[in-house]
Amino acid sequence: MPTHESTADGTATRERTAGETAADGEGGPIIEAVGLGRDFVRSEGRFLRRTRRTVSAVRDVTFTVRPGEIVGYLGPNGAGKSSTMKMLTGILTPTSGSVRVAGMEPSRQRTRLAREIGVVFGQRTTLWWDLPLRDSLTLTRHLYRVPAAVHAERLAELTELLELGPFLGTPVRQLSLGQRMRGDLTAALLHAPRLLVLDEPTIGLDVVSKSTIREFLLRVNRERGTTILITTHDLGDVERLCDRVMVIDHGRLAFDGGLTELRATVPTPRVLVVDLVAPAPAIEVAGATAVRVDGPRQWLELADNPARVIAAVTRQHEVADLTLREPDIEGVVSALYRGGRAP
Ligand SMILES: Nc1ncnc2c1ncn2[C@@H]1O[C@H](COP(=O)(O)OP(=O)(O)OP(=O)(O)O)[C@@H](O)[C@H]1O
Repeated sequence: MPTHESTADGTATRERTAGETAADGEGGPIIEAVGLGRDFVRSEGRFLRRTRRTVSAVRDVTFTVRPGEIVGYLGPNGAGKSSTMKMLTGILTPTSGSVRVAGMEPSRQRTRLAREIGVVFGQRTTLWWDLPLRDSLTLTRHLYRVPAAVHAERLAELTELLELGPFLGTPVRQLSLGQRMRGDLTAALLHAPRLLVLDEPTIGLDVVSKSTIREFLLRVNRERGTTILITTHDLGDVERLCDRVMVIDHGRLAFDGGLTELRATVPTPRVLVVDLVAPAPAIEVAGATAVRVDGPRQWLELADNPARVIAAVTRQHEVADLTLREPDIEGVVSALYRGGRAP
């Protein structure tokens, strides 16, 4: 028996058919990957010496994403992020394991799945290059068969949130990168998908545009309950947005957990920044190593309790100011990439 259900904003209904499971947003995971793998066969060499080599872009990756989560999918270049995203959205078929998204098998139910997910690739646009942004957004209404009144209401809301008004009439080719990205996000959300898959959505943007997009995504997640899976090399995105990160390296999942856990996985020392009243040689105290000296300012990597180190420093030196810096996520992630697989 097909069942009816509402979309996130309760404005449309649809039928669930055979092939979709119940584990698609009603308490179950919205993404479920089990032993997922993808190999590519590459031809190498020339003419008669041509050989075929199999490259495993993704190997035995298992994870679930629950509705309402914002998950960062990180990894160095060539780690397998895009290949995974392509399998989740049905562009690529897995060569091993399985994946279900919103209860569907992406490569076999791609058209149907498209109604449940929104996809944005930072380096490409889904908008029509020569058309004014408004016309592109109207065309997506027809693609997803969104009723005109519902579409108009959503477009008005997104136009306000993303401040699209001044350039709705501008051809997409004339938009700045930040404006185009706001247009792409609108196009991806007009059909009120339950899952938003973002591949580098802030690439090349200035700090203000990045911040606008991050705050917007947080709002979409909070207010509509939209699940977000995001790949990014910008760790500012991760710190601002993600409850959880997955790190992929050489095709394998190297880490899956919260940011605090990620910091603990790769021990990166905290740093005490000491401003002395006057320049001095590197400070020598037990439990800390001076790693940088710049005039009166020194950076001490802590191996011991900061309170003990601070007490020792203030006993030996005249201190103008002290700041304790937690390891930034950038340092942690690059240590994780350098060190290969996490425990
Ligand atoms: N169509 C393809 N044919 C052959 N090899 C491929 C193909 N697509 C990806 N690969 C290989 O699979 C591996 C993973 O690539 P993928 O694009 O998934 O990495 P990525 O993590 O997205 O990298 P980046 O951060 O640079 O975008 C790489 O070694 C890549 O060369």
